[in-house]
Amino acid sequence: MSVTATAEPAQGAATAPHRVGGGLLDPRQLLRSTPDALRKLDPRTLWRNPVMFIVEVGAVFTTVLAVADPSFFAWLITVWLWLTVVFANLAEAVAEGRGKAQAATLRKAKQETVARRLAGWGTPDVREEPVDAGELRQGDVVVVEAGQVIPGDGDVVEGIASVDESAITGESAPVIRESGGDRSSVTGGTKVLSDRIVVRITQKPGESFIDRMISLVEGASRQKTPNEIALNILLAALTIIFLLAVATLQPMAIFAKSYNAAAPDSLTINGDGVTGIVLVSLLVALIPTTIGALLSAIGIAGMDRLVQRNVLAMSGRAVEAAGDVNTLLLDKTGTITLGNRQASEFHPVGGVSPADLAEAAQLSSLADETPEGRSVVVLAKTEYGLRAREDGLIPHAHFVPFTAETRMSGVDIDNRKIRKGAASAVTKWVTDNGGHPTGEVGPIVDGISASGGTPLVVAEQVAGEPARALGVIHLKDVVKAGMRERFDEMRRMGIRTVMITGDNPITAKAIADEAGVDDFLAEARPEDKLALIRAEQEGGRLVAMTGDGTNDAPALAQADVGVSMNTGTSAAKEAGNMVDLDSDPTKLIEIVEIGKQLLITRGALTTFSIANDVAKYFAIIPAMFAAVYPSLDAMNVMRLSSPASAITSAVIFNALVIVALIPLSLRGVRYRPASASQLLTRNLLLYGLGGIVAPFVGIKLLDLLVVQFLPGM
Ligand SMILES: Nc1ncnc2c1ncn2[C@@H]1O[C@H](COP(=O)(O)OP(=O)(O)OP(=O)(O)O)[C@@H](O)[C@H]1O
Ligand SMILES: [K+]
Ligand SMILES: [Mg+2]
Repeated sequence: MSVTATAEPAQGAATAPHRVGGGLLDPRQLLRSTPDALRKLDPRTLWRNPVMFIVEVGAVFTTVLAVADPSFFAWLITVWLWLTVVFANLAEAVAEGRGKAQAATLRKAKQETVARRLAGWGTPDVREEPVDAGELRQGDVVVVEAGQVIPGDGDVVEGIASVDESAITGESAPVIRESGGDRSSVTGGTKVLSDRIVVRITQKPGESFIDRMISLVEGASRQKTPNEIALNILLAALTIIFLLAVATLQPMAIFAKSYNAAAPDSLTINGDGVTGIVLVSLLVALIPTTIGALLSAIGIAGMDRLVQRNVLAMSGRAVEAAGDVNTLLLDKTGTITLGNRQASEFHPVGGVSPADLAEAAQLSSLADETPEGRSVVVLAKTEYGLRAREDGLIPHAHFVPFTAETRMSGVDIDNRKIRKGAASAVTKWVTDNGGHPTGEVGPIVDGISASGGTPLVVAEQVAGEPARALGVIHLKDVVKAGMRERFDEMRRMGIRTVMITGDNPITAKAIADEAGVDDFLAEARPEDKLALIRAEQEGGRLVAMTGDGTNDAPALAQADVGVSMNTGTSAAKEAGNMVDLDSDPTKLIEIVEIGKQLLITRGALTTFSIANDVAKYFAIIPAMFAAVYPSLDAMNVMRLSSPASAITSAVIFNALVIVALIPLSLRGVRYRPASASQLLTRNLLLYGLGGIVAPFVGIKLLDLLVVQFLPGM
């Protein structure tokens, strides 16, 4: 993999609106989480963390020994062994605790509301009936007006409104929700600020978005990822190896004594038999307790960092996958461009008057609830003074809605059919209905496309006559600022960006060039997106994509990382494994960075933990056995005061290093694009070498303190 990063403590992360105090490790936070940490001592919970479970078993064992044969040393070690387990639990509890405040805010949004259900929606006699929000079923249709709380999750089927979503996003600026387009989904518990919308409920009772958010930020639904399980197995294996190594020490000591009767019993301290306690201490010092203690907190903190950026990850696995993504698929409209494709001009052809084209275009758009359709109606009205007619006013009108599959929309009125849509689709419709495409259309379409605009060809057929093109509508769109820089950054991370669009290849190329993506796929239908993702995955690559439309749902489900926009349709939100509450498609870039940061943090702390244990080996063993095996004295570089002090210092250091690393595991090491070898060198230097040096310094200092302040060591 060419993608990498430098590892360094991160700077202050973006603070989320809900967060109380962005402080990294407030001592009060430790105190507040202590009860949870103590609850986690329950072996039924702790066994899931094999390394810490062994430490707990060891602590129980030394407690029994200390009770049976009390000594200051025995109790000192016992207390610090218990503290080791508590500190590990504390790391996890603090990580979990950070979501609690947000969960409390969300619960407040979950107030009971009365819904205004519309019985018989879609029929001439619609009746409004009040029901409890809790009684709403999937498919129910409700009306919500300014000042009212939306009673459940759903899609807007009629109208447009500004909505206050601060309850879930923490963002106070109102957002627009409208029917038809890709901004149609609304969340129960948010509030309509202006106008009136009709919403079709999509949520199952008791499974609201807010409910899912609560369990997510509380970590209630967190499952270990396959990577975490694998690492846990590795740590457990290391633990067993050390367990066996330590168990053989005692026979060795006896063996040595039988040869050298003068040797003092190394495992006796101040005349007390403390063999058991020494062996447990040694074991705990040598097994990978640091990473064992912090592993879970690192995972939770990764999810939490996403929440802080208003991204809800439905699985930890998705967060990890984000760190390894190779290909990024981005929609054109609304992701790379501002997405407000507005009709800006009518270009008539074949002697049709501009007003006639505008009239036909407007007629075909009266029931077109997409933003594009509405903008056509508006343009016809402002430029040609055409009245926007209610569809009820046109008798016998049969509207053909837009679909991504047909790439057309239109209307049939009596003996007249009007269609508008992608040039290729409408041209085909014209030929299929006996017409001949005119040579005038092509250059106009290409001209609009080359400028990055979307051309919509308008055509009509009057019964008995061949179909003919009337002209072209120019839909304008603008590439968002700063896109090129972001894609350059992705390239440095080794990620290929591919833009996907339903638009024609010329428009696609114009926008792709302007935005600076690596590749593009034009005239893509939903199944083409899916096929593209499958092809990438078959090549062994991990694919991330953002999407908002219902037609994106299959692709979102297939992608390794599928980020759906909170504004998008409910189907899209169901299909993906992440939801971006800010509906900012470029957020994917941050998501990838957070994923990488998670993987790097875990790698760095695993390196540190194992290096640490190796160093402890050299610190303790010579001190303990110097008397039995005088030859070991050459290795006794640390010159610790006494075996008792060496062991005590090692156990205390081992426990304190966990607390010291809680802040780093919560905020993660900083991610910065860099080459693979740079990253490896840096990480080995910082966390490998650091991990070796730290125990020598730490244990030596503790040894001096122990001898100074604790009597008889
Ligand atoms: N309301 C509409 N009526 C008729 N044709 C439309 C309408 N909206 C879009 N089209 C045509 O259908 C094509 C596909 O649009 P669609 O919205 O499916 O694209 P997409 O897959 O969402 O990709 P993107 O929107 O990112 O370009 C457009 O390029 C346009 O030519
Ligand atoms: K250890
Ligand atoms: Mg679209």
